[in-house]
Amino acid sequence: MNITITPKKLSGEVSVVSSKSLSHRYLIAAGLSKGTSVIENILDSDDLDATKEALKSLGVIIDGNQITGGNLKTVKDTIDAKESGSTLRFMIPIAMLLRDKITFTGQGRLPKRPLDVYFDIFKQKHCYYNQLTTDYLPLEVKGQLKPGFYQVQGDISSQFLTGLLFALPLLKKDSVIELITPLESKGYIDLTMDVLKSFGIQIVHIDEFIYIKGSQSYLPQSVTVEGDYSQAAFWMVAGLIGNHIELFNLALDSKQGDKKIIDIIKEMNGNITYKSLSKSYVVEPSLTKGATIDLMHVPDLGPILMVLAALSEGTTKFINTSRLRIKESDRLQAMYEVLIKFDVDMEILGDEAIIHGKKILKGHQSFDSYGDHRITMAIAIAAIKADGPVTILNAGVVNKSYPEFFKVYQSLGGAIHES
Ligand SMILES: O=C(O)C1=C[C@@H](OP(=O)(O)O)[C@@H](O)[C@H](O)C1
Ligand SMILES: C=C(OP(=O)(O)O)C(=O)O
Repeated sequence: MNITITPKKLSGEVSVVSSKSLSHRYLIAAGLSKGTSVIENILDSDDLDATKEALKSLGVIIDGNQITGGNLKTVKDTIDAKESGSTLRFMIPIAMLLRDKITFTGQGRLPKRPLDVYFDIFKQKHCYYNQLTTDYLPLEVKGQLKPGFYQVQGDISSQFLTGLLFALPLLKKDSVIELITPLESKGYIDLTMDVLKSFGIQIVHIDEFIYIKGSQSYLPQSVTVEGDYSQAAFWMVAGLIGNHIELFNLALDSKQGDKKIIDIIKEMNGNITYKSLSKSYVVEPSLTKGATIDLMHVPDLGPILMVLAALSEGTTKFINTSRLRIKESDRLQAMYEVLIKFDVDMEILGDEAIIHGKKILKGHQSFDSYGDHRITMAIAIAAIKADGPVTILNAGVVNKSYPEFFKVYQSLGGAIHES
């Protein structure tokens, strides 16, 4: 699917789509609980389909919003994580709670996204794994995961830690994880711990050590998935560079790390307020200004914040950008190519990216989606300020996390032509 956008300011109301990170976590925690959990508003997207299928392969019964788990067994010995890093990295240690050989496969860029952090651990613990090609996937693993002392790198992806935190409490004996490099994407670990706590799992995190008692049990819960701050960020930026946008379905007390978008927008002089009465965020068009933005803990905000920087007065410096290179695309390089094409002045200097803002972007062009949902959505929002139509090739990749993205875009007055 190719999408052509005729530049137009967006305005109106959005009920923000369900959180991807929370949907994965609630589904998995429910799948590990003995009994039936009810999870309302699970995100409906390709990544969540992958997690649901993975759980079913391990004996979890999923019937609409009812998840019956707690009886792990190998129903299917191949798990396709599609393009979802979360699914793959969360499910590997869970599959290794069993004793069977299970093969993980993946699509798009996933076979090239790193798994070395797990491989190092498996070597430490003498667990079987076998890469079937020179890529990371297909990958065979075979339990059993062992309790004990783990030394884990924290600065490649927090998803390895989340995967271990799901599985280790189910082993008979206690485990301790020592983070041997600083934890990045920390908010996602806080989110994991919060979900685990709500399902009755106790974990203690003190400095670089995480203590996990063995023989714990997940308890089934009834929960509702809240709206996604990472996705809301696209509409917030649309409001800042366009017209008044009001966002519903975002929890004010959310534990999502990407809630940081609110502080960043304010720091850039953006007008965003929370209305308690309607429980909504209101974003008004603003003359935003450049700032220094640290992406260490909020990598998913990178692409859309780079668009905001490109349309803000002055210079914005992004620091800690290198992990953007190991997502669904090399997001740093992709955004560089996209913004240069839009005629924005951007440079990458090691781990930093510098963007000099301007008022109007160069339109009458077509862009690759880079096979990446967040790059596609970032281009679509940037198109609001182009001086001519913008085409995005293969824009259907938004299905990974936000299948309704272009429908919402149109409902806000966006002029979209599909071909
Ligand atoms: O745990 C999660 O839900 C996620 C963690 C982040 O990955 P990293 O920890 O690899 O930065 C983020 O980019 C991803 O979209 C979702
Ligand atoms: C990186 C992402 O997801 P995942 O790692 O789960 O593929 C993302 O959604 O931007």
